[in-house]
Amino acid sequence: MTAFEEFGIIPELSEAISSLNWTLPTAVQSEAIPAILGGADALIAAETGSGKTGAFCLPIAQIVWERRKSPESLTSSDSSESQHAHLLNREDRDASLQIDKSGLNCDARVGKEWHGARGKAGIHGGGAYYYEVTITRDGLCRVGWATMAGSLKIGTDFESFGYGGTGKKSYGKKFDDYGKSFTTNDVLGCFLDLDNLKIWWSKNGEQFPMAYSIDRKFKSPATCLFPAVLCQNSGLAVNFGSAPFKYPPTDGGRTVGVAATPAGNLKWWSAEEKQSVDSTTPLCIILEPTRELVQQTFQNIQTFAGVLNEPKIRCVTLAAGENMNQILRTLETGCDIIVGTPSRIVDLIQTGKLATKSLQFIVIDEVDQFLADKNGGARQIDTLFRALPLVAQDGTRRQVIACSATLHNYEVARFADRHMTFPQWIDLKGTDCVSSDVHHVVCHVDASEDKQWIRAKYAPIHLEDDHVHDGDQIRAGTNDRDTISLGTKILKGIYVVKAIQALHMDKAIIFCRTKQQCDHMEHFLRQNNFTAACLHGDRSAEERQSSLEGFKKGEMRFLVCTDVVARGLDVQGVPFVINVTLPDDKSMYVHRIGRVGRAERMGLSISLVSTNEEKVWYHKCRTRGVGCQNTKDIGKGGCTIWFDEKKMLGEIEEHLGATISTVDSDFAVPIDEFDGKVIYGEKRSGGANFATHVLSLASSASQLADLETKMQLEYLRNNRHVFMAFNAL
Ligand SMILES: Nc1ncnc2c1ncn2[C@@H]1O[C@H](COP(=O)(O)OP(=O)(O)OP(=O)(O)O)[C@@H](O)[C@H]1O
Repeated sequence: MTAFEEFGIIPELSEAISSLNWTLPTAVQSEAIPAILGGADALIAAETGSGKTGAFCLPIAQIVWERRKSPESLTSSDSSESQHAHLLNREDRDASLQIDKSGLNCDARVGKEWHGARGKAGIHGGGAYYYEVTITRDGLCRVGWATMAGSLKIGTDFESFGYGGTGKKSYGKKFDDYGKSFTTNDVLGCFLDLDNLKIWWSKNGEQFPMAYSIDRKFKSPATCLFPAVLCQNSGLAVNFGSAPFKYPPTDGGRTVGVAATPAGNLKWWSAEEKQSVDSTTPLCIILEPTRELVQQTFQNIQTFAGVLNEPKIRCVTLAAGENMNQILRTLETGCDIIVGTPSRIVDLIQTGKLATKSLQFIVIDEVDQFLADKNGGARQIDTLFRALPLVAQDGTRRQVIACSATLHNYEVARFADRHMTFPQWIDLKGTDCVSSDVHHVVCHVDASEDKQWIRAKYAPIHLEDDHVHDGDQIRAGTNDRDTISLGTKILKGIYVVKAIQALHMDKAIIFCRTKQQCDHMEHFLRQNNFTAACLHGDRSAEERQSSLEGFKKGEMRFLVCTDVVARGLDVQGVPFVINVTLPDDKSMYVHRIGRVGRAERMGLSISLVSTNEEKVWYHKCRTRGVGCQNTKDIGKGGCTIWFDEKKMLGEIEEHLGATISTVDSDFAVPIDEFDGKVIYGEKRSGGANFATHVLSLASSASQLADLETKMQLEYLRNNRHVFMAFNAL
């Protein structure tokens, strides 16, 4: 058994796991995999590089395969097919309620505690429905209906309705006398009439009057009712119509219900709905913020899904820049998992080209980024959730999984409230934090002190500035604000090259503030005879892909980019990150520096922080900077601000609850201050370190052994008379 199997992963996936050289699940995987397999909505917060992608890709590949494999989700005209949805849902129950293999018998042995479960199939639209419950073991119990948002303790909120053994009906925590009490072997009938909006019950065939007149909202798929049972030290057997009912419901001689089967049983789905159940529409959508992450996650899920056969799992990517005709052809032939960006997915759903009726999972990776984007991202997520069913065609509840290294904010909590059902927090460290495999330092850049930039400005090779000072009077040698701001930009270029040389960087990701600065930095690095590629939103899809591949293969030493790749990007063994400027958003700092220190390899991030304010672009114009030359301050209708980087550093430190170490411009990083000898880009502590460790502890260990011997001898000496007396007996 592999370590992953202990967490519920099927042996069929072992081959794929070994191909990645994963021997043990990471901490977040150990928690998230069983939760997702168990059917929970999950909020996964764990540090960068901790394996969150695998934490959702592995269980999703498995569940999608299992569901496609099981007859439940296959298209069939056989009416018995729908019966599979008519079981109690093991994934939607209190932990101590046992549900047997048939999915129709349940039992709770714990006294004084209620344990409930919902059925797998929710009912919406119209028609009248009936199911039966036989009491198999006496104790306390309640039977009835509940929405997905309702409590499993039915009758204790406004989303569920119950009828209990003591002869009481319950709704909204109000318990009123109703019908008769019941006990072992009694058979209860549970009625729901969506045409006339009423609920009532029967005992051993005797129907009681209407118990509740219900709201119209229960007709809607989003708020529909599921059969629900609740036990306290009791046992129940449910019959959702797969066996003949003991007391087939009649209404003046007619079978109650819109779709009675020849056997007199009731079906759950209307004919129209049943026809549209199929195996060609996706079961899972995974949302990623960028094309690069779409590709990366797609490869991850393909690695797992690719080893599963009969049926084969079909995965598709949906992001801007892809061939639409080809995508549409693939969607027509059928797919199981879609990995894409929200804009493309929303577009296809709204134009009716992507059907969502079978959807059972939504994963939102980097969810906080979408929610923070008030213009596009948050709106798209809302639109998407409005378009997606709460309950899939086969009655399975939609499962929502959201993750990020920076999940702790109000928007995420609000999102969870609105779109998730009792989400389980998989939160290993509590707040946004930096992996212990990432060392991060700051180098202060003071252009009023370090005047090297003046010579550089007039030399043929220097970092081209962003032209915000083109209209300003620059007087080299003075310390006026505009001059020092310009000097900072040039000096930072000098420091980047110094850092590369001092730390012998053969590979690094370099973050700049704007696309224009990235272009300038790429050019500057090339002028210094370094290989460099650039990745930002203005580069074409092909160019971005080739830059990333070139960097991954080691053909390019440096990848210069904007925050477009600050999140999620996983390139193995990158040792260094350089922040030419700090990001505007403090959580982005965590993501940027998290591009190193991944998969147990050590990494170092260096941030160049100006001690003086720097004038920078801040485009609020309609073109978002394209062709913009308005260098006036934003307060005067322009597109620039004065960026106080020292203040930003303070905010980041406060956010992380730590002071970030400082290095001088010689970039002599105080490695000993961290944890001794590390090689950035390599795994922490190799054999050599263990050897040193053993040697340094050897003398203490030997002293301890001597003390132990002395103590034992002393004990024997002191207790000699006791031992002698004992031997004499
Ligand atoms: N169980 C494991 N054993 C060894 N390596 C693993 C394991 N799980 C994941 N990894 C590796 O760790 C690296 C980081 O994983 P992943 O990209 O999922 O991190 P993440 O938590 O999503 O990070 P981020 O927050 O930056 O997106 C990847 O290279 C991945 O292959």
